[in-house]
Amino acid sequence: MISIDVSVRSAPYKIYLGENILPQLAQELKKIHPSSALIVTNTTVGPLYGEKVRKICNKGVRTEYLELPDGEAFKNWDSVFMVLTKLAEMGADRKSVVVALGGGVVGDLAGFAASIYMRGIKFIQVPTTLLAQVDSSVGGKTGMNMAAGKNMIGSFHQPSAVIADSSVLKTLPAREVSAGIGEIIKHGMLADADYFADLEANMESLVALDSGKTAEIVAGSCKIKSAVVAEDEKEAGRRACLNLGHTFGHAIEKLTGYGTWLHGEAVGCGLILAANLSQKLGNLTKEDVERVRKLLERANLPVRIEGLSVDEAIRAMKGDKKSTGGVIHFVLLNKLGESYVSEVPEELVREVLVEGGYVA
Ligand SMILES: NC(=O)c1ccc[n+]([C@@H]2O[C@H](COP(=O)([O-])OP(=O)(O)OC[C@H]3O[C@@H](n4cnc5c(N)ncnc54)[C@H](O)[C@@H]3O)[C@@H](O)[C@H]2O)c1
Ligand SMILES: O=C(O)C(=O)C[C@@H](O)[C@H](O)[C@H](O)COP(=O)(O)O
Ligand SMILES: [Zn+2]
Repeated sequence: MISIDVSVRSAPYKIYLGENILPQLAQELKKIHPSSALIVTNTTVGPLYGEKVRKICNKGVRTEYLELPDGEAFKNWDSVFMVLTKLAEMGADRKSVVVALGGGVVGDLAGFAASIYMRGIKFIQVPTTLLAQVDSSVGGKTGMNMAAGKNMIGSFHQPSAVIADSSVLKTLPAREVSAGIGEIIKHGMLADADYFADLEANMESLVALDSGKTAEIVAGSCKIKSAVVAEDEKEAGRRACLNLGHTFGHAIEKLTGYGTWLHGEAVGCGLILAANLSQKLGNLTKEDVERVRKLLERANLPVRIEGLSVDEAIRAMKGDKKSTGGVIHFVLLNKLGESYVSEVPEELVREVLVEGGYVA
């Protein structure tokens, strides 16, 4: 097992990575010494790993269990309220802890509920998708969707620990593995050209989840994200770069209906659009854009979306959290491994969308 420090000022914590490390949860609970625990999972992950995690928790603390409906379409207030209701019914108090067992949807929902129950109780992330292990479980962004847009309601609430057991990835469908790779490629593009090149050298091993290389890559992504979050916990500046590809991606998720495109797929498509935009601005070379496209394709991620309306996409992107006064801000690249945030003339955005398959 290895550990990575997330040195946020509010409350530093560790990410634990390794195979068969779920028992580490017992150690983390011992440190917190909670009055009770609630495991929040969903109807897919619960039957696979719920009992195992419950046994680990139950040894040290009275533990209750809740399964939410599965899917991005359920990342909403009803699910958050189910968690809050369960906490109240089990008599959870300020010393109780929430254990989020699942992918990014469960992590975001359970973390958000923990952040508002009695004005905030502790939570531990036990991420079970590749995407959650490299991205969503780290950094303390929690929340839920609205019809108006992705993650429109939420909070910053750091977990007390992240326990990412690679053995649970064995049951993950291939499409979900690819979605996770979308965020991994994002990390290379925004912060680390060497990491990007390492992905180019090892993409097939990653797609197959070959153990040694995958562990190295997961740790690499966690380090990149942790460093950015430690520098800017609440997205006052630098952290916005972790949103590379998301201005486009969140619009795709919203316009196609939550869950139709997986988050990581929409981000992958957003990465190529962001790369094209960066090329139009004279920063990225054509060759670099091709490197991004090839890497996404090797990860079995879609690089085009046909038929969405340019006007609707622009409208959706104006509702992005990085927009101010109706002006959209994009994360762009100076070069591979170096990102910045800027407004962009709308005409250029429209051009990129049309070239990417949108309808004018
Ligand atoms: N908070 C953040 O910083 C952050 C970062 C990235 C993404 N997100 C959010 O995360 C969500 C996407 O997360 P995701 O890709 O993990 O999707 P997800 O949580 O929907 O999980 C994907 C699917 O895999 C299933 N699953 C999970 N673990 C499994 C396992 N081990 N074996 C078999 N099936 C398993 C789930 O039940 C689900 O059907 C989006 O809502 C996105 O907005 C948040
Ligand atoms: O941690 C961050 O910061 C990110 O932007 C990571 C993203 O991968 C993630 O999808 C995040 O939830 C997007 O945040 P949002 O503020 O754009 O909703
Ligand atoms: Zn994301």
